[in-house]
Amino acid sequence: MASEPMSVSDYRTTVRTLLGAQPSSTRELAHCRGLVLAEEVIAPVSLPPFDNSAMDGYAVRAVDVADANQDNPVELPVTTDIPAGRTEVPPLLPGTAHRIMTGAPLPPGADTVVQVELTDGGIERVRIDGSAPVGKHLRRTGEDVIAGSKILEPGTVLGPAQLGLAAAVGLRDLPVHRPPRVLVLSTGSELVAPGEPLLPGQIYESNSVMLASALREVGCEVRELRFVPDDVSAFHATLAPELDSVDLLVTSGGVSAGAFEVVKDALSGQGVEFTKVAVQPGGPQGCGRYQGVPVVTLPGNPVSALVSVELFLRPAVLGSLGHRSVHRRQVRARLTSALTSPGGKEQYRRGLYRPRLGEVSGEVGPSGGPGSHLLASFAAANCLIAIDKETTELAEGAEVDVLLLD
Ligand SMILES: Nc1nc2c(c(=O)[nH]1)N[C@H]1C(S)=C(S)[C@@H](COP(=O)(O)OP(=O)(O)OC[C@H]3O[C@@H](n4cnc5c(N)ncnc54)[C@H](O)[C@@H]3O)O[C@H]1N2
Ligand code: MOO
Repeated sequence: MASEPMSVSDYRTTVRTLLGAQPSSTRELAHCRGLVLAEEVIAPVSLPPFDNSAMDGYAVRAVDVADANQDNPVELPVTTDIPAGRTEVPPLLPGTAHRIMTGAPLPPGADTVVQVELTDGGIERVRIDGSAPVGKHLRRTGEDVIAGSKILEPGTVLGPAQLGLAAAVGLRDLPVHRPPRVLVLSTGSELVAPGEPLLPGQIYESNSVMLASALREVGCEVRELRFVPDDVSAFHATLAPELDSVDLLVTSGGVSAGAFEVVKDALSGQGVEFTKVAVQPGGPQGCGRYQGVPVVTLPGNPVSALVSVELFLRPAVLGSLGHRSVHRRQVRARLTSALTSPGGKEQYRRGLYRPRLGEVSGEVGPSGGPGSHLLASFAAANCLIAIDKETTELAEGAEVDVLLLD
């Protein structure tokens, strides 16, 4: 007798557990964008590393310019220029000024900067038309980061600001979770490469580019092998040389109840369990380890395959890469038209969500029907409408959960 189908949530946990955690390795900053930090980062230097000027102007002592104003300017001799990058800076003597540029080190003895706009811009002597309190236009050592402090937490997704910060404290590389190397293998003797002529009974192969891009979007390094025929020995022969160099094998097709289910036939009893999940689309699933390599076998129907990635693979990959947030943003929305669902299984309808200005929930309508072959209406959708397994009918205006895909 057939066993009870598994719940979406249990199967999601099964796939997540299978993938485990990607090992960490150090990568140059230029190759870290979008990756997740595997360890905390401690700042080797302070930021700023030295007291410096925030303005182009004159470094002075505040007491020397305390009474300066337009009617009563103060004139000081200029001893030297301090451009940004000057490493040896002579001290400032009382009653003198150093011409200083933005980012240049503050000379010892100076305690403030008068911006050039408040002066005549003099080179040998400068006329100062305004006062500046102690600390004006100064950027103090460690104001941003103190050497030895933690600047980035493990689990941080590395974007422009985080990479800039790592470079600013002098780091060349960072410890990150290594992207998984994924082999996407699409099976089916009916499949033909896009661009080639089609014979009756053949269709264009579309799952590999679709699945590979979905997996690349979440940070996988993907290689595709298309057109593996519905033949078990051809399947094994294709796979054998690949297994050493992959962290995850994702197949499409050949997992349901037909007479020629190549993936099921090749991997059953070899560490891969084939399961029914109480969901539509995406019911027939399989996962496990084949010769030590994690395997996730997706159903061949294009919509089923992509919805399966959304529900199971995407969160598992993001989790294995150390992301703290692994789920799509979920919102509540009102249905713009009535919907039915088979009941007994969760249903994920492709939908079009429109936020409503100034309101917490937006509105959503189905994009096409529930069929697992309806790829065009998926391509026109921006969300999945989640319908629980108890619900069979939803009236127009009913509130539903919506997973936003963009
Ligand atoms: N008797 C039953 N038949 C089916 C059941 C069932 O429970 N009992 N489940 C149905 C469901 S639900 C799904 S989903 C599919 C899954 O089938 P398979 O994973 O075995 O996939 P295939 O039969 O190989 O293909 C299904 C469909 O998708 C097309 N396909 C496959 N690969 C690609 C590709 N790379 N690019 C484009 N299109 C592809 C294929 O031509 C078929 O039309 O099984 C149902 N049947
Ligand atoms: O479960 Mo299938 O994925 O409905 O087409």
